[in-house]
Amino acid sequence: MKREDWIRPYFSTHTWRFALIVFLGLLTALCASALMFTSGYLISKSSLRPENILMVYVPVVLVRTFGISRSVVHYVERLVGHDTILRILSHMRVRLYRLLEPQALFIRSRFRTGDILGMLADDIEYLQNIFMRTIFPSIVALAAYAVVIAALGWFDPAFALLMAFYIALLIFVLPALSLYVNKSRNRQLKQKRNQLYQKLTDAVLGMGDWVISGRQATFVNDYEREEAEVARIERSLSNWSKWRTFAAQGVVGAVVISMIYWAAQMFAAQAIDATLIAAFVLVVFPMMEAFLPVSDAIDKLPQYTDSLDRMAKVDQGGDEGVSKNVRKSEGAGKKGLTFGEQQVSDRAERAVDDRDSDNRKNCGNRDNCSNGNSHNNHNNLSNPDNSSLITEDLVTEDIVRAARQSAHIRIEQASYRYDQGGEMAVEELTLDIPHGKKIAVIGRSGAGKSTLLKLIQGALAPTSGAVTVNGTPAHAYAGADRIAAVVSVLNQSPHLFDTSVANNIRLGRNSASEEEIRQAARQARLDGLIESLPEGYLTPMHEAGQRFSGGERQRVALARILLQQTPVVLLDEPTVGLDPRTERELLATMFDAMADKSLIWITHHLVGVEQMDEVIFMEEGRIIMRGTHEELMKQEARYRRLYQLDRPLAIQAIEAP
Ligand SMILES: Nc1ncnc2c1ncn2[C@@H]1O[C@H](COP(=O)(O)OP(=O)(O)OP(=O)(O)O)[C@@H](O)[C@H]1O
Repeated sequence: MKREDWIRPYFSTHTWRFALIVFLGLLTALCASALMFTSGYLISKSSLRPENILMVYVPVVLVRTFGISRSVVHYVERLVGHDTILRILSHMRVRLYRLLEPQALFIRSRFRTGDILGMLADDIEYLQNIFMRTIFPSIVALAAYAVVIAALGWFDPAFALLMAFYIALLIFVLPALSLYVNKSRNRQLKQKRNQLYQKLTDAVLGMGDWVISGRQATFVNDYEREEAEVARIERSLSNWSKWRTFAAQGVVGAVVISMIYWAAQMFAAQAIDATLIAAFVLVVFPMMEAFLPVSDAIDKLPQYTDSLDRMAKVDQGGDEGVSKNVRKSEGAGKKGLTFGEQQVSDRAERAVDDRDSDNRKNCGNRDNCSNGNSHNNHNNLSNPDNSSLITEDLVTEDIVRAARQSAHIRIEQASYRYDQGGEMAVEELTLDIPHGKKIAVIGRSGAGKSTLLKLIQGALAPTSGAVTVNGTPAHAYAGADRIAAVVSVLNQSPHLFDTSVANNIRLGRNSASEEEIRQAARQARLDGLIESLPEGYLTPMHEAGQRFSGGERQRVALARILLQQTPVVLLDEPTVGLDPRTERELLATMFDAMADKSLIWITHHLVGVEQMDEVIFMEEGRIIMRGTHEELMKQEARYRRLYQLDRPLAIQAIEAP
């Protein structure tokens, strides 16, 4: 996506509103000028003896009319402006969320928390300012420029030229100079602020470790030094802004003096009445108000560019999704849905709107994306667009319905590399996982286990080879946003949301009845604990979350998954950090509750692998040992050793003859 795509589409979707805002802005400036003009005339006329009362009475009425209309028009302009901008802003936030959400699996490796906070807080705000502080004021200033010069030209073309020169200083020369002087400072300021966000979030996430290492002071000093640097840039910008204001006011002074001189000359030449001298001079002030903000508006351009660049990086690829998204501008949020419903609704909308761009994004940073369909399961497409178009159409309702009943996963010669030209994270992997089969995947850190899970989940498309569910590529399910119907994941630290225990379980299936939630909790052997809580299933999680142990939290997540009713469950080291007894109990519950499902279980421990149909051992992206537990115990000395090492001493002692 190009950076302009965060701005340009809104021009076509809000053309009339934008035109209305500019028109009202210009009308406000004209009403203010007319107010000053009639006031100047009225004051002068009242000081002389008017020929008749109407000569004063009419200007009095006009002063009131312009005074009131200026305020009313200005108010309406603000109203329409803010309404439009808030609509755009809300759409931008939803859009950013939708771009980030499909990348949730990679979010930690691709973005820093500070970057995401910066994008959500600062960047979107800057984009909002592009319209409010830069585009609208600049267009109004240009329109006012044309009106002023045309009006003065009607009286005196030579003087109109002089005024054109003065105003050009304000709306062209000073902004250009300011942009030139401040360009690097503004950019630096934005980047330093982003760095501060990153540093702060990093420090907050690692606060415990800072304290343990006794180096809080180092961090605080470091942070304060960078903060002082930001303050220094802000000061230099503010100093420049003072000088610029001084210069601009100097130009305004020159305009006023020129206007007095010209009006006096016009009066001397009897071209205008004496009462119009003050009128012409006073009109300068409101008109200048339309021209003065331009410098400040243009000054901010480097900050916008930086924000646009960062937002554009979120979604490289998939540019046509943008205009589609914008057309749905008032999409999310207005339906007043509950938490769960909103998520489901968002997913459904996104499934329709964003799948092109999401698919393309999944493929975007790869050297090529593998694609398969029922005719050609090993088709490597170097063109990601083709990939998304073909895969998207593959996943029909019938296919998903069939996969929910029975999912046969086939991994055929699948390889994947994250970076072009880099090492393969998994290489020529072949696995057959018919419905109900249970596999344990073991291997050292970096062996490629998580990559394998991401391939099965369809979050990654293989660089070569194929990963299919019932013959359809897994990433096609993910691209069509239907993978959650087939595959669920239980990882090391599932997040418990700050809502009731029941809602946390309900996350598995929004439409689940209370009885189904209870049933899932029973299967996860959690019912006794929940019923002992003060408000049972309605107990808020922020309280219960603290009360729940690691094993119990995993059981909540297990209940969620049971509710999700997927035929395939990926277990990504769900027992890490639990004591051996809790680990065994949790594994027993899991295997019992998921007896009819396919399980792909990543584990560093060999405890419980006896219950698996196949154990595979990965190293450097390849499978180096595979078989049932019994086979490996018989044939592989290394496996035997690892198994013995991994068994708690107490169990070994009991088993010893
Ligand atoms: N997002 C990424 N970008 C680039 N390389 C990656 C990324 N994720 C993983 N890798 C690399 O791919 C290889 C396999 O990583 P993977 O996470 O699949 O291993 P793993 O066996 O799951 O490790 P662990 O047990 O530590 O989670 C590693 O060399 C890793 O550095």
